[in-house]
Amino acid sequence: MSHESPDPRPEPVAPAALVRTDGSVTDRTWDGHLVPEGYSDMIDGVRELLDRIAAAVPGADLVASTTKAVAELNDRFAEHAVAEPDQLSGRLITVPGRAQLAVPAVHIDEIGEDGMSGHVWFGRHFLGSNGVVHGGAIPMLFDDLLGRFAIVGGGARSRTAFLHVDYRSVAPIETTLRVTAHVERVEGRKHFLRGELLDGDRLCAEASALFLTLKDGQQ
Ligand SMILES: CCCCCCCCCCCCCC(=O)SCCNC(=O)CCNC(=O)[C@H](O)C(C)(C)COP(=O)(O)OP(=O)(O)OC[C@H]1O[C@@H](n2cnc3c(N)ncnc32)[C@H](O)[C@@H]1OP(=O)(O)O
Repeated sequence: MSHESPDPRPEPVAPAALVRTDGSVTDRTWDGHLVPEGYSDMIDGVRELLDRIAAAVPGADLVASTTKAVAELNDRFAEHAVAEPDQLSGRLITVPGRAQLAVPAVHIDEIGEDGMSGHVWFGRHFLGSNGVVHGGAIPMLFDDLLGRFAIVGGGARSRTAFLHVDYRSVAPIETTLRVTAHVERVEGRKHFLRGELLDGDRLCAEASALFLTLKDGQQ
């Protein structure tokens, strides 16, 4: 019996923020490191692999060949390890999810001084159970999105002091969900932000967070 299921994975889209205002496309991290051609496609491919692995029951042949291929890739990547300030993962502000594989890939649709909106699609990698996004993946989404916005808005490094998430209704996987973030208020170093995750008009989760701009020399 064949189990042909439609592949709901959306086509990759170039994020709006990838294009600078002068129309050129950035290929560097925010602090100037050159990004190799195709890096973002590689990250997309690895994200898809995580979803495929989560969704599959592979045969012994595929398990063996994957184990071998992954071991070879681990060795090759180990040869290219760099210190944290030089790494690319997590530092590509223009790439959905910053090329940080733990973070779901948010595509920014609109961004302004006080808020942003975008969309996100959680694959099988982020499954909790019963077709619903893992409860831990949602704070990860908000921490990254709000934290990034605290930095974009404030222009300086900041850290999460608190992140409160209310789960209002289930967030389905393999569905395009809307996500918003906005600055509620700023009091000195303190940035109060709020975010929402929606399935259509249905509120799935909302977050309120405090980020503190770091003082000079603060880790
Ligand atoms: C272009 C570049 C773009 C880059 C984009 C990158 C995107 C990356 C996105 C990734 C993002 C990921 C981000 C991450 O995941 S960051 C990782 C997770 N967060 C942490 O590890 C933070 C750990 N905590 C700390 O380091 C310190 O406690 C901090 C730095 C937060 C504050 O210690 P600090 O010594 O600095 O401050 P203070 O204690 O004097 O307090 C100062 C004020 O704040 C108020 N306060 C403090 N805590 C709380 C609280 N819990 N609730 C309510 N209020 C609180 C406090 O009452 C006081 O108020 P006031 O008396 O002044 O009124």
